[in-house]
Amino acid sequence: MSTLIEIHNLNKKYGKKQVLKDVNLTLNGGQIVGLLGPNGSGKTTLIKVLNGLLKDFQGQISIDQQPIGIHSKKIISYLPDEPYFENWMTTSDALNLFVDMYDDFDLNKALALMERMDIEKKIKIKELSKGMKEKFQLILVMSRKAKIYILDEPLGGIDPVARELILDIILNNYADDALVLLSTHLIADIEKIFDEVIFIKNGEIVLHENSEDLRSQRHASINDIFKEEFKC
Ligand SMILES: Nc1ncnc2c1ncn2[C@@H]1O[C@H](COP(=O)(O)OP(=O)(O)OP(=O)(O)O)[C@@H](O)[C@H]1O
Repeated sequence: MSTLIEIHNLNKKYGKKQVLKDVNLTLNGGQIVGLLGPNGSGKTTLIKVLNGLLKDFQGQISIDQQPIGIHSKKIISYLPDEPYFENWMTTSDALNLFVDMYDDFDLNKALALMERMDIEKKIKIKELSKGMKEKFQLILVMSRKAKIYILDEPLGGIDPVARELILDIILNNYADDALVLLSTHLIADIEKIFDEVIFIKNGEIVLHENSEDLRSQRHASINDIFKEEFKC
């Protein structure tokens, strides 16, 4: 599978505070990668850098063999950690916005997923609960036929029963050669879908492994390995 994200010696500071330290990573298509780390470890910062939202970093990054820019914005479907809808918008306004913004957006797929998730077509987004908003936003993001999906905490406010459905949506809506990079704290719920995992600690990558290999080497679940690695 082709390399879709390549990062060399990435460093990022906020003021004097170093939040990403010498990050080196190569991520290939055709897999789901879990980006795991405690609060404040740098997951969202890394995700924002990859999405071109933070530009003041040191190091080299190529996305699909090109620097971050117009091409990377076109091929990355991004779920931010906070919903970004305007208050006045209805679900159908948001669908129209995605139709206008993204050539690769599949409206019929989004409508089918909304029906499956019981989200109305013309409801004001501000009238949706937090979890429903998150589901709706994930539906929009996964209804694009992107090369890379970057999902920042996709399960945050979602109830345990709906989590299975969300995992199913993620698993069944990316092309075979696409890359899904996903940050989460709910490791036990989601680890079964990871092909690879990355542990990030104080801005440094301390582990990047195939999940199956890691489980069999350590005879433990990713959740238990994570707890051991990060225990206080
Ligand atoms: N805008 C900002 N200005 C200054 N410092 C920031 C800013 N955003 C994040 N930080 C700091 O950068 C570090 C990494 O934060 P980041 O949000 O990337 O962590 P995270 O791993 O995503 O955390 P969480 O799991 O809590 O979402 C933290 O110490 C945080 O306080």
